[in-house]
Amino acid sequence: MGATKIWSAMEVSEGTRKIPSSPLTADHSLSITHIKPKIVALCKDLFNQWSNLDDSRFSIETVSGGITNLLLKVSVREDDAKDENMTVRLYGPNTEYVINRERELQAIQHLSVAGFGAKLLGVFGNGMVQSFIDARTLTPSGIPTFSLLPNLVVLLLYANSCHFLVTSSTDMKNPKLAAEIAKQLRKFHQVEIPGSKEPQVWNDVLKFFKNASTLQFDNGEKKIKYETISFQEVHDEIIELKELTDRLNAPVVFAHNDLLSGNLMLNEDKEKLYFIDFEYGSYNYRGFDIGNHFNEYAGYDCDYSLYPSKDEQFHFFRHYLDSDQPNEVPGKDLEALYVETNSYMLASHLYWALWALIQAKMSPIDFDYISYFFMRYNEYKKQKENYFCIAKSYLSKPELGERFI
Ligand SMILES: Nc1ncnc2c1ncn2[C@@H]1O[C@H](COP(=O)(O)OP(=O)(O)OP(=O)(O)O)[C@@H](O)[C@H]1O
Repeated sequence: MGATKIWSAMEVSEGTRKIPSSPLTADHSLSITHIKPKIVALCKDLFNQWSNLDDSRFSIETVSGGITNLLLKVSVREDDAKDENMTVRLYGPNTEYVINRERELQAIQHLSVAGFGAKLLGVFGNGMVQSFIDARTLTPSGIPTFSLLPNLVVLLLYANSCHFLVTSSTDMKNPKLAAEIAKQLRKFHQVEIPGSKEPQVWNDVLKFFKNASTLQFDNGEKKIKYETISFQEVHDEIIELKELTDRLNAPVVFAHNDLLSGNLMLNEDKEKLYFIDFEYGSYNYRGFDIGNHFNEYAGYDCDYSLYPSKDEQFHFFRHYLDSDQPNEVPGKDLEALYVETNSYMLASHLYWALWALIQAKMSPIDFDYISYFFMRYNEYKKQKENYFCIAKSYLSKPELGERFI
């Protein structure tokens, strides 16, 4: 799929603001020195006001190599000597196998108008330009973050403050942050994105399954590990879980689908939490988004012992369901959301496990994606019995009546 095709086929706008577009591309694999002239040319093509600016007014640094993309920070010194900062995102090669760029762009435009994420400034052949968010990225649970604190003042403020943003850490499990994430997630779920409202998780899982189960590997070690996977077993698991979750009749919302700590940013001064990176956003089951977020408590080391306890989950649910009166949320609503979230949490393991197999073949990034498949799939198998049991017992309650038949 050529990204250029997407941009030329779509009229890109944010509210009433038309977004500039350029057919130019920049090669993701170039060094920062070699990529700079391409990025400068791109910015000049996109933004007329800079077309005659000397190249020396542009400075470029890498923000993140990301697992998926290359993200650059571009600063432009305009005549008034004030820097204009933005990010340039270059899509990683082959990411179209797991990301629907058209869907992403459609979502960004509407989410940005609703106040979520960075502003969309421009689109080009293989990426996009967005506003630079001046904030810190949250960290997964369990990472001691005191070393990340800019100074001791934050700590002292923490002792006296009841503001959620002045916290001892950027740990997303921190109760004040968890409450704010829950509140913002509810608002995110209320944004209307035009187009099909069909929940995507099973479409995506089955599409990933089809691709993941027919891969060919030349590399010895990858091939050996890949051939130990029983795709019949994986398929049976998908069908069994789909049948169970279908019975929950879970609400469908526009979901972020990848709410890990790296996609949450916090500006303490402005007391603002940002959700970023809508690459995987789609209409989906509400419980999938929440369960997927809880899985991310495990962090980059996949330490699933950090998965939130029932009390921690209830704290999150209270703020999700009613951020004004979290303590008034009825127990039955908490129980229902607990069942929904933890059933779809299992689906999140299957989704990312299969995603990883496709990445193992398609991604140029040197990461052991096959081991990641096993980590997610084994965790699925470990948790399955318990949460199937909880869901089945919940579904068998007579007071639920017709709804769950
Ligand atoms: N608009 C922005 N302004 C400032 N920093 C940003 C912005 N967007 C992303 N970042 C920073 O870059 C990091 C990576 O961004 P992002 O998750 O969007 O990239 P990615 O390539 O999709 O990464 P991954 O595939 O690992 O999720 C974020 O964790 C955040 O720290």
